[in-house]
Amino acid sequence: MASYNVRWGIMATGGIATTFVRDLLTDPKVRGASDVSHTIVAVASSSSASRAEEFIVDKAIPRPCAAYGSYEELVADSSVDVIYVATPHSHHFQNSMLALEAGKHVLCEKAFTVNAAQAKILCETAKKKNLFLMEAVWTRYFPLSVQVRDLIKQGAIGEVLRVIADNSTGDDVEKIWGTAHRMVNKDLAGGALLDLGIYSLTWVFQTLYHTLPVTQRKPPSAISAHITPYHLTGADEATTILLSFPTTTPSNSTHPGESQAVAMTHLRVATDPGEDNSAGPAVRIQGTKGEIQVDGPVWRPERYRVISKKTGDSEASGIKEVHCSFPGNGHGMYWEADEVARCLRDGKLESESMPWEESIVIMEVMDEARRQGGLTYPESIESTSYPLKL
Ligand SMILES: NC(=O)C1=CN([C@@H]2O[C@H](COP(=O)(O)OP(=O)(O)OC[C@H]3O[C@@H](n4cnc5c(N)ncnc54)[C@H](OP(=O)(O)O)[C@@H]3O)[C@@H](O)[C@H]2O)C=CC1
Ligand SMILES: O=C1OC[C@@H](O)[C@H](O)[C@H]1O
Repeated sequence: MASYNVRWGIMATGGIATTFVRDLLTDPKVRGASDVSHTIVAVASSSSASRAEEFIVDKAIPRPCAAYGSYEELVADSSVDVIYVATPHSHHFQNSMLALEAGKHVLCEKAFTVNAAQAKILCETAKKKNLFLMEAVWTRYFPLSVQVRDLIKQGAIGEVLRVIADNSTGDDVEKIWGTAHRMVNKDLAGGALLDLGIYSLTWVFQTLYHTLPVTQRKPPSAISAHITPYHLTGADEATTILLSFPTTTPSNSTHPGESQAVAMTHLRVATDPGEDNSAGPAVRIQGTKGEIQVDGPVWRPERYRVISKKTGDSEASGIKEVHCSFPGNGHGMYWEADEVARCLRDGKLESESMPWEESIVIMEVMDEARRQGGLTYPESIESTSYPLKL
């Protein structure tokens, strides 16, 4: 049977666009996907058409592939099915709206938008226009993430009562990021939370929230956050969020009916200051019957352990370690691209693994963390007006 082919338009030519395109160009068969395939039909750069052309040549994208010097031209191309939005956070709302209004499906990089209000408008627009829309939280589509979620759903570690997730890089911040880079630049909605903390929240949500049936998922009942601003720009260099989730504990249970989580991110200290997880796991998912530990980095983990609780004096606790590979030497972004293809093939507007509602709840958590920590961005990039020239 012929595979379902998706025709991609790439919006922006920066770092992640490069990584995504490499994965799109990897033969799907190496990862055992014979039902879908990908073609890159157009690339746009907001700088110039020659920059887009240079990107096509440099990444060896097969011809024909159009090179555009504006995002407007890209979304007007009738040969494009879906736009991959690979611009800074500040621009996600305007760029995704541009694509949706032009009738294109959208895969938009994380963090979805600057705030939840913008995310809601994107989802409403996609629904109204009958278009697919997804936040590109690629980690959710790794076989490792799917396995961990399945283990939790099967009850392998009992009821999950606490999750601790850290995504911290330990950078020499002034030297590496300065003031202009998108990591710390408030004009580009920079900062640790939106760029890196989103992964800590991803692990909290995909283990404590997403593993429940849709009708039983409840947003956190309490959020407490602390933010440390970067002295040169005011963007956050460190954010820690404590969350409480109501659980669906059966009435005969002795448990409190609440699960707790800690989501952390820091630019100056590292999850793993040494090598090979010398500091221990980046994610601990703690249940009544044991624990799952995921080694970092949390955005691209390769290894996890399932540790069953020691029940008696004579019994040893069981530890099972699992390694997950990236076929074809890929980065791992192809799994989310395959998901987009399958959703388009099946006429779905959203992905079950990263539903709109969950993206919005996570944005609401980040809004609340920023409110408590006093972190605001310039009015224009927090705005829900469209179109707006940024
Ligand atoms: N999933 C993942 O693993 C990763 C995701 N990301 C996410 O991808 C997005 C982009 O990050 P990354 O690729 O590292 O960023 P880069 O700075 O490398 O690239 C961003 C690109 O966006 C375009 N752009 C449009 N307007 C602006 C503007 N005002 N300022 C700067 N760039 C602009 C530019 O492309 P052009 O000139 O061609 O239009 C630029 O090259 C972010 O949302 C980030 O969080 C980033 C890294 C990893
Ligand atoms: O999404 C990301 O994952 C990898 C990090 O290096 C990067 O800063 C971030 O944007």
